[in-house]
Amino acid sequence: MVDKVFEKSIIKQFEFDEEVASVFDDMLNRSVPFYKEMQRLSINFACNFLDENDKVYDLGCSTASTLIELSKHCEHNLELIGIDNSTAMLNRAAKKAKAFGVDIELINKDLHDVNYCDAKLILSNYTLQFIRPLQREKLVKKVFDSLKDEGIFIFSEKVISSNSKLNKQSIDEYYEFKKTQGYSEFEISQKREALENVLIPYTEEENKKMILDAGFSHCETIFKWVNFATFIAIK
Ligand SMILES: C[S@@+](CC[C@H](N)C(=O)[O-])C[C@H]1O[C@@H](n2cnc3c(N)ncnc32)[C@H](O)[C@@H]1O
Ligand SMILES: O=C(O)C(=O)C[C@]1(C(=O)O)C=C[C@@H](O)C=C1
Repeated sequence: MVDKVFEKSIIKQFEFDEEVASVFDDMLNRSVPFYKEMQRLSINFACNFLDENDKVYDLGCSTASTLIELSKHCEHNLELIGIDNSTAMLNRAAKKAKAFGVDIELINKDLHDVNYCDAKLILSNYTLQFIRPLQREKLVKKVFDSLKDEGIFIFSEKVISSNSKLNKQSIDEYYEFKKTQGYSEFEISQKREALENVLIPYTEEENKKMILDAGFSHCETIFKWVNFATFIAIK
């Protein structure tokens, strides 16, 4: 289904509710520049580190697109676990996983309330940005503690520039991208308002500092388009 969620005036802040979940794959593909390229790159990097029966978590898995793609492209059998606190998203994730014949354990919980263990890879694309800053560092530390030695954390985030002039230009560039995806200026402004103080982006440097402060030995950017970045961190 086509994303028309913000064609009407907003009556609440952005939520991953039934209306959003019903159009989410379209929303993501049209709202995150090079989403498919990012997903494929993340999977290619992940597959280089994975072995038979490794455990993989996706934090904020939404409709499980990434775990399904990982399963299709990785030569090894993997233990796949998707976590999300949106029932609407997980309902669709369960249907998609069944349709693709992919065995995924789906956990409907807040990311803070799950005990992750013995993971070789943890994914989290465009999710940390929705976690309150004070909780975010705590969650990343939990990710670090949950990974096996030399485990991998691959995550993607919307990012801001520390230079206000460049940040303004990045935002303008992003909204021009959205227009190329068929969103009207009204939809763009309504979504911006809905996301105010719900999606809280860090700079690229702040993300990397958060990762290194959690104990990771290495973190680098493997993909970036203006104000969206994908990072890989090694325990
Ligand atoms: C932008 S979507 C992630 C997209 C997904 N990773 C992908 O690449 O298709 C953010 C997801 O994180 C989930 N989420 C946000 N905060 C959460 C929390 N505290 N606990 C669990 N899930 C959360 C939302 O329900 C939503 O499905
Ligand atoms: O920042 C925006 O305007 C977006 O639409 C980005 C974003 C995201 O990065 O998660 C916001 C909400 C949806 O999950 C899809 C895309």
